[in-house]
Amino acid sequence: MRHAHSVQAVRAAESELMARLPEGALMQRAAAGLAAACAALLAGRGPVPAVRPGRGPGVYGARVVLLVGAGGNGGDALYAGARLARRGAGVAALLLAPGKAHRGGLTALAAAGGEIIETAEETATDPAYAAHWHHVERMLTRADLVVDGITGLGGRGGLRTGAARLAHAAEADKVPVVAVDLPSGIDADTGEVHGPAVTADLTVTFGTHKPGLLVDPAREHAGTVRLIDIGLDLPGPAAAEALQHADVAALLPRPAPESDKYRRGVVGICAGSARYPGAAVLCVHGALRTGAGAVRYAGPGDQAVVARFPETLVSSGLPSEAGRVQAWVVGPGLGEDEEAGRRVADVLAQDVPVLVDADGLRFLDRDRLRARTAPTLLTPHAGEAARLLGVEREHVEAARLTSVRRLASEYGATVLLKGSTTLVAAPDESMPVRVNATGTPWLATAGSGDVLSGVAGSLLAAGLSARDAASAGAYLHGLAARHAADGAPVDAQDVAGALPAAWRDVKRG
Ligand SMILES: NC(=O)C1=CN([C@@H]2O[C@H](COP(=O)(O)OP(=O)(O)OC[C@H]3O[C@@H](n4cnc5c(N)ncnc54)[C@H](O)[C@@H]3O)[C@@H](O)[C@H]2O)[C@@H](O)CC1
Ligand SMILES: Nc1ncnc2c1ncn2[C@@H]1O[C@H](COP(=O)(O)OP(=O)(O)O)[C@@H](O)[C@H]1O
Ligand SMILES: [K+]
Repeated sequence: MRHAHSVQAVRAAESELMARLPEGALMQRAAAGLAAACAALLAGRGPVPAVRPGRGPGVYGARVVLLVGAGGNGGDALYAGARLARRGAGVAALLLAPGKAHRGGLTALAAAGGEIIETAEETATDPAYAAHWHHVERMLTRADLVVDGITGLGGRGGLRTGAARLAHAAEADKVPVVAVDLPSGIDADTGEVHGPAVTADLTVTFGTHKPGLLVDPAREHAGTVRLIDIGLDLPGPAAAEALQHADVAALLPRPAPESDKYRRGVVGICAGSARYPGAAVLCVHGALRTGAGAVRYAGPGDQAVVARFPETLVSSGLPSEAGRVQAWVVGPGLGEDEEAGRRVADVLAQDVPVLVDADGLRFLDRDRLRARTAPTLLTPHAGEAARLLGVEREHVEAARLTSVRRLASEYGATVLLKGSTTLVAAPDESMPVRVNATGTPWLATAGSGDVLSGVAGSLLAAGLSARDAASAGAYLHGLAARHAADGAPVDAQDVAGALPAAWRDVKRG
């Protein structure tokens, strides 16, 4: 499991540890890890090539530029820069807040032979400094590596004009950028980005991940993330967490020798309509490939479903008349008419776990949902989430973590928010939000969400909690898309077809 903690939790753990260590020891640990990651990148062992024509791999002779802000983040960059300078790199530090730059770090860099260049933020728009800014921009475009130490945990809002200009100079020329702790300009706690922000190739983060390193849009700024252990003890619950193979393998059901189809879990599916019969087929496909003992289908797509999947138990009446199930999925392709609404209400009236997706989300009554005793799982994409919250879609996309938490709390349900990073929030706010990292943009294809609801519904029927079914389901679904795509486009049926490969992959570890 990867854990991400809030700024407040990291700060508390830092002060607790600092009280027991000699002054500056923690920053030295951070700087040592940062310098080692920079050295590996310069040696050609990083996520991006950092060897320019005419220079061999390694630290010796490399040109490194540090962007240094007002706080401890700049301190880390300066101490790491000193370490690189001692190994023969040409290191220059651009101080954006010269009066506030970390004193000890400056002394260390100067002693190691590094160059210190005052480049005060407030001179960025002063014509008297135009030549200076031009000069430092050129330095950046010629560097082998740029280290972003502008802001870390104390950063507020986006980059200011001068910092944004420097970051842009490096990025425009494809100079590798290593962010210290987090890319400056992102919001560490929410993954939101309010203004210009550094886009790094590698982020070296200390002690724990931060939610912003896992959640879009900030995540896109972080590049590859490397976690450095600096000895922090973070006792409280994480703000966010990401499952990995071993976690999912432990959650996936495995039939016991005595299992029969009922014990493995029967999932009911109420999806599809005369207009969208395909949604029914895709949802059933997802459920069958995720280990349900049996699938009962109830709805107008019964003939299409049984033609494709003869093992399905089909009926065309109301879901409550279809027979016993351990969980229901309702909504994909159901349509918007009265009949669809009647089916959703019929499913939600049953005292078993229910997953509501797509069109089903049109018919939710908050109070009735909150009154349900069996778990409810809602699986909206950003547009559907926006409608449920009464905000614009762009707002949900910009504030995914806040939005999914708000939905879970307002509807008293577990919520899986789909998209570039899939998030799962439980109504209990003390539970970390789960972030799924297995997806691929190839999943953004019609019908792949229908497959996901079948997958998660099947896991609900097998007895997983709504939170586990949603997060393990999203994990398998994303991984299946990767297996199916392998660099090329996929359709939703390919994703369903690759579920067994994803399952085996997870179980192999
Ligand atoms: N406290 C410690 O012992 C450790 C701290 N570490 C580093 O220290 C960082 C935290 O240090 P700080 O608390 O000093 O925080 P920052 O380094 O983020 O600096 C905060 C300061 O930057 C300025 N600032 C805020 N937003 C800005 C913006 N948008 N543009 C320009 N300037 C802005 C403000 O003056 C603020 O006081 C961590 O992220 C980590 O890199 C590590 O060395 C590990 C140990
Ligand atoms: N950019 C993206 N990167 C990764 N996954 C994505 C991206 N966009 C969409 N997805 C995933 O693709 C699936 C699409 O589901 P959905 O929007 O319900 O589509 P549909 O209704 O056509 O089935 C979801 O699992 C979602 O998380
Ligand atoms: K930074």
